[in-house]
Amino acid sequence: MGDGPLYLGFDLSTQQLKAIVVQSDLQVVSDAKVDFDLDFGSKYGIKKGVLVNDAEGEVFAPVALWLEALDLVLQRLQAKNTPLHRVRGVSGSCQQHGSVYWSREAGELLGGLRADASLVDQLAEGAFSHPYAPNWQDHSTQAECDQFDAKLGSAERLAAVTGSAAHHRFTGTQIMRLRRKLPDMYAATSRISLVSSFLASLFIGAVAPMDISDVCGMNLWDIAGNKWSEPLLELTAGADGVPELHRKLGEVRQDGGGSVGRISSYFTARYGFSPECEIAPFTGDNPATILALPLRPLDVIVSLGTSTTFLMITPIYKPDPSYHFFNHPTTPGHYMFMLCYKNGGLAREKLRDVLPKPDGSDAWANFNKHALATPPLDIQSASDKAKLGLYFYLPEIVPNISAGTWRYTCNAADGSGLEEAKEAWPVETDARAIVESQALSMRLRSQKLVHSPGNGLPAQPRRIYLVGGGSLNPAIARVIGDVLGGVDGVYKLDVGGNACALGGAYKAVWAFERAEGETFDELIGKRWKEEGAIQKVDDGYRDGIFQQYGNVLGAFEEMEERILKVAKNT
Ligand SMILES: Nc1ncnc2c1ncn2[C@@H]1O[C@H](COP(=O)(O)OP(=O)(O)O)[C@@H](O)[C@H]1O
Ligand SMILES: O=C(CO)[C@@H](O)[C@H](O)COP(=O)(O)O
Repeated sequence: MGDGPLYLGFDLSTQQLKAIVVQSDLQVVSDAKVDFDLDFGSKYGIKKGVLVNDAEGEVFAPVALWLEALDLVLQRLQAKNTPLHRVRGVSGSCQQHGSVYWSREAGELLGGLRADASLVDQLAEGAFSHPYAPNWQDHSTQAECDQFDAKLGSAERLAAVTGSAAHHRFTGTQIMRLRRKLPDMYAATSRISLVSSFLASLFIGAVAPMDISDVCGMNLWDIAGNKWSEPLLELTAGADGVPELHRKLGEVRQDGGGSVGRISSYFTARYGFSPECEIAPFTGDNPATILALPLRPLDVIVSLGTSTTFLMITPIYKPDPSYHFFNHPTTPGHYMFMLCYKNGGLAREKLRDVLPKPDGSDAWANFNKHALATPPLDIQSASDKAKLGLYFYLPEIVPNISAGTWRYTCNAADGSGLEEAKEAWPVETDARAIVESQALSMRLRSQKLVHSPGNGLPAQPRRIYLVGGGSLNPAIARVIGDVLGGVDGVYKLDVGGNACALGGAYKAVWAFERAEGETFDELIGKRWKEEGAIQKVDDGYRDGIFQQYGNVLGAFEEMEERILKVAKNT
């Protein structure tokens, strides 16, 4: 190993805290992770990283758990002899929308951290006005969402201003509800951080500003106006509460690069970081994912983590209530388009676990066997109807449908004759149908953003990159390629499960090594080598099969609309 500067990227997601260290040439030199359930499950009583209060639809994570996880992941990096003294810059990515509530003592406690005691021992008791951070899976805020959608006139208008219609998990609705439910806690809060600015705060020993991309996950930031939306702050905090809420949120950092501060002496003394090491703004896990490789327009990332997300970049701001627009995390004037599904990895796992357990060590073997053995839409012969399903074990985001499972059939040629299936089909068929259903939803909602890649081909993505835990699964890759196409193929990142941490590390490289005016894409584009970074896992577009799915896209939309009428989240 040489002696050049290193860059450390974090990913504080739902179920894990991951860390990855890269060199200036982007080569990975070390990584480590903490798995919340495995490492701290019994201590905090969490499952899949979170606690739930079903009666109110609340989902939340203990902030103390994250403090412990940060010390542990750094110990694990040390145990691997990672030369932390060479780390010049740190950045990272964190689950979006979650909020952390700092007490009035927070500034002093953060600034005075001693190296002879842990973060949890020094901060958990006194630094927070609320011990929990609402999680993105929370669905307790329908009443607040209705008011957000109404405030500017319509959901369309709210999406035009903030990039998204009102969503349960978006931080504005969460703050509004907590202010009503826990007024004393709200009054005792000096600052509110997103999970990304919370983690950056620990590193600089002071409350860090929010990031220009992650702030778009709040329903409070006026994207075109580049400022907090006064009417939405007023809705959240009441007419008299706007200045107070403004103070709690702080100013938003405009530059995705550069430094928000030097590393706190806690980390230099305890882990051997250099006192010269600087912290770049941390961002959301989805914005960081688009930084894990040089992404071009028409390229798509499908992130198969706990949530499933579909990401594209575009210079054109075209918001709509059914999806999200965020500021690009590094490039002003560019945007990230996102679809987010709650019923991603955990829903697929539920279905997998209904199937008989496979003999070998691959828990997904049976699921994959059936997903691949079932033909598209389970059309075995010309007279067969196409099978479509929705598998929502949790209330879904898009469409806003409550938990439930629905199975429909329609004519394969044109989607006509849509009706509820007369009887449930075998669970083996569900293995393919759930992945098809997730991919059909992405195809339906992204069709306006793609165009023909040329040669008379139908509109579709150019490349599809798979990241997140599920990117390891070849059957899922195949079905995604069948439904979404991808004329240049489907690829997985070699560090598939670590993509957002890697995006965080690349962000730190750019933040501290950029020349005057050099964009992220210019810098990373020069250093990134495709070989060793990605692997082609499927051909993507298949003439005929792609059209088969196109034939039923209208029926899929109609199925969602019918179900929405009877099972809308309330
Ligand atoms: N071989 C596999 N096939 C399908 N899904 C997988 C596979 N391995 C892991 N997963 C899924 O990946 C999910 C975790 O993804 P990851 O990106 O690590 O999570 P996080 O959302 O915490 O960032 C798990 O819920 C699991 O269902
Ligand atoms: O809510 C969203 C995006 O809007 C989620 O994508 C979260 O950002 C959590 O992601 P993972 O834990 O699945 O990585």
